[in-house]
Amino acid sequence: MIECNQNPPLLQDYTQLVNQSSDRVDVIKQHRPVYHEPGLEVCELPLVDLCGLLSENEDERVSCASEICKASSEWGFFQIVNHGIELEVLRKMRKEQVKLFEAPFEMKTAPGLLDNSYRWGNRTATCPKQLSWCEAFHVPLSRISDDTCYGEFNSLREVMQEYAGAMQELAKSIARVLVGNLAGGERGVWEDKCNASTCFMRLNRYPPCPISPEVFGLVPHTDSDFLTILHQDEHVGGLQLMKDSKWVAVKPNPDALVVNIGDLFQAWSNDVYKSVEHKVTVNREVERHSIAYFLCPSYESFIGCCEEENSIYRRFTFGEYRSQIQEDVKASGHKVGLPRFLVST
Ligand SMILES: O=C(O)CCC(=O)C(=O)O
Ligand SMILES: [Fe+2]
Repeated sequence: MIECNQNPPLLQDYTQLVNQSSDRVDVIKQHRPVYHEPGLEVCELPLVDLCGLLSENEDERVSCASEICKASSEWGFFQIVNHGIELEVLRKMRKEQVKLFEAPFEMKTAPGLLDNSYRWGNRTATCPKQLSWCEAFHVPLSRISDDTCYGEFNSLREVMQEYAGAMQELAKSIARVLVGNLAGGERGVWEDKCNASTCFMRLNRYPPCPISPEVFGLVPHTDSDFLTILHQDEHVGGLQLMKDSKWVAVKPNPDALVVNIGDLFQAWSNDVYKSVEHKVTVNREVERHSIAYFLCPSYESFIGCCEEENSIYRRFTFGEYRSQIQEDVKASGHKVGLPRFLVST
């Protein structure tokens, strides 16, 4: 594969942003050959062995469920092992992902590929700190059985379907635990909101970045879904999350998947579960890959709160939530998210 035309024009976008930015001199002066964030703590996320959920022993089931709920409210993040997804499926999916991103830039932008979901950088960035040094396919799962989505990447189709199906089951079993833990969780109705065609999958690649650390791989954000299952790079770290008002780096664990709570679960649980801000940093030498599975409802679904009285947030549909985010990002470059839906505003 020809290396030189594989990457999207991120440096070009960056240069344009630097030229139009008022902090131009500072940004250029900051270039350093090696960068270590001073005092950055590296953490291991709470580890949950999902074997417990299937145990015949009730105490073990209860204890596993309570570990999930505790981590969701204290960290908003945890990692899972014995999650039931075959290693072979994870390995095949990663292989196809690498192959896809190794293709020339023109092929990745070809009309129709994965529902035209290829994107890079950040179209709405107005300064270098808003640029994400990342290329990604953000794929609506309603389209993944469609032949026209795959162009020349035939072998991707089967793997993608297998991976998405397995993630769907896993995401729902974790969601069921989180719903069951809170009084008022109308389980049946809730389960109907999310299905195989309302969810999304995001394939991310963070190319080596010659100007690291001036830009993020992915700018700080919370996820706008119920929950996310992340298959992060087995070895190359970069994910950081907010813990006790400080950024901490997540140590990669090749045997585990990472789960994080999204905004919709925070709203539904009336702030019991936390949708925590996270970001990705890039490095100069090596690329990094990750795949995120987003458990989302249909756009017309109402995200009510499990406590009908005393709800912090007003009822809203997922469609409304997404439109508000798009509007805010267009106006200010930033997602506001849940604070827009507080009852008191
Ligand atoms: O690449 C990662 O580790 C995180 C990706 C992520 O946060 C996202 O796609 O929303
Ligand atoms: Fe995220």
